[in-house]
Amino acid sequence: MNADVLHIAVGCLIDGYGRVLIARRPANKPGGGKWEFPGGKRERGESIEQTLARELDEELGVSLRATRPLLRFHHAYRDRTVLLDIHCVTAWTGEPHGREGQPVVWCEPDRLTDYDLLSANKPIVDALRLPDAYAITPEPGPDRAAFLARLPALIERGVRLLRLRAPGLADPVYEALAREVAAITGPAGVDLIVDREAALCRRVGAAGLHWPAGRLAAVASRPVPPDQWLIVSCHDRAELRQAQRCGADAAVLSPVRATPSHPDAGPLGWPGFAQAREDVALPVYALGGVGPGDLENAWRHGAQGVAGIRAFWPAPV
Ligand SMILES: Nc1nc2c([nH]c(=O)n2[C@H]2C[C@H](O)[C@@H](COP(=O)(O)OP(=O)(O)OP(=O)(O)O)O2)c(=O)[nH]1
Ligand SMILES: [Mg+2]
Repeated sequence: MNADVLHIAVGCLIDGYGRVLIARRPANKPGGGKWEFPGGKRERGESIEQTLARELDEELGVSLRATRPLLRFHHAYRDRTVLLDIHCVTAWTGEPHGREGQPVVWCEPDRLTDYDLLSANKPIVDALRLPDAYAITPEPGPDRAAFLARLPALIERGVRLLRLRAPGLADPVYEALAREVAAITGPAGVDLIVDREAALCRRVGAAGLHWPAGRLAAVASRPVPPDQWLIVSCHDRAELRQAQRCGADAAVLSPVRATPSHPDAGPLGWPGFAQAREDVALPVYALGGVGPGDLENAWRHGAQGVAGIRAFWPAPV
C-alpha cells in the first residue's frame, strides 16, 4: 500500500435495537466537531482487526466479540488520503462510553443523515440503512391478483427491499401494478424499488429507482433526489465505478453463479465478485444463483448482501 495513505479501522457498533453508535470528533483533530464511527489509524505491525480492537478499547472501553466486514474504500481529503476499512461490530463486552471525553450517541440508521458526519461517510450510512437482502420479483404473469397475493408471505419472511421487475409489461400497465404493490409494501415498511423513468418513482409512492448501468451512463446527473434510492445493475468493475461516479447509492453485481434466467453470462465466482467490487465506495449486492444461505460468504467477499428472484419469492400455494 502507498505509504501516504492512512489505513483506518472503523467500527459500527450495532445494538439489539439496530441502532448504531456515533461519536463526535474532538475539536483539535481533522474534521473536528463532525460525527464519525469510532476507529483510528493502523499502527505498524498490526492487522486491521487488531487496530479495530485497540481503537475501540481506547475510544469506547469495549472489547470486541463479533465483527464482520462492511465496506472498504479510499477517500481523498484535501490534505490526506484514507483507506477506510469499516466493520460492523455486533457483539462486545463493556459499556461503550466516550473514553476520550467525546460525546457518543446511539442512532437509528435512518436518522444518521440528521448528523453532520465526516464527508467520506455517505456510503457507510447507505450500507447501514440498507438491508442484507434485495428481493426481485419474477415476471408477474397474467393473473395480477395472484401475484399481489404472494407479497404478504414475502414481507412475513422479512424482506425489506423489493424491486418490481416486469420487463414484459407496457409502461402504463407497469405503473398501475407498481401502485398496487406500493399500497401493500409501503404500510409494511418495505422499500419498493421500481424500474423505468425516474418520475414514476414519486408518482407511485416507491422508495427508489433501479436502472441498468448503461441507462445511467446516458444521463448527465443522478436521476432521483437524495431521499430516493438509486440502485444500479452492474456486471463488471467499470460499470460499478461508473455507478459510483453518477451518484448511485448501491449496486447489484452479477452473475456470481450461472443461472437459468441468464444462461449465457459467464459467472464471476466469489473471487471475481470480490475483485470487481474492491475499492468501490458503494454497498454492492451479489446476484446470480445466490440466496440467504450465501450471506456470510457474500460478506466475506465484500458484498452488502444477496439479491435474487427465486431464493426469495415464495412458492405458489
Ligand atoms: N474513525 C473514523 N475515521 C474516519 C471516519 N470517516 C473518515 O473519513 N475518517 C477519517 C478521518 C481521519 O482522517 C481518519 C481517522 O483518523 P484519526 O485522526 O481519528 O485517527 P486516530 O483515532 O488514530 O487518532 P489519533 O490517535 O491520531 O489522534 O479517518 C469514520 O467514520 N471514523
Ligand atoms: Mg479515532
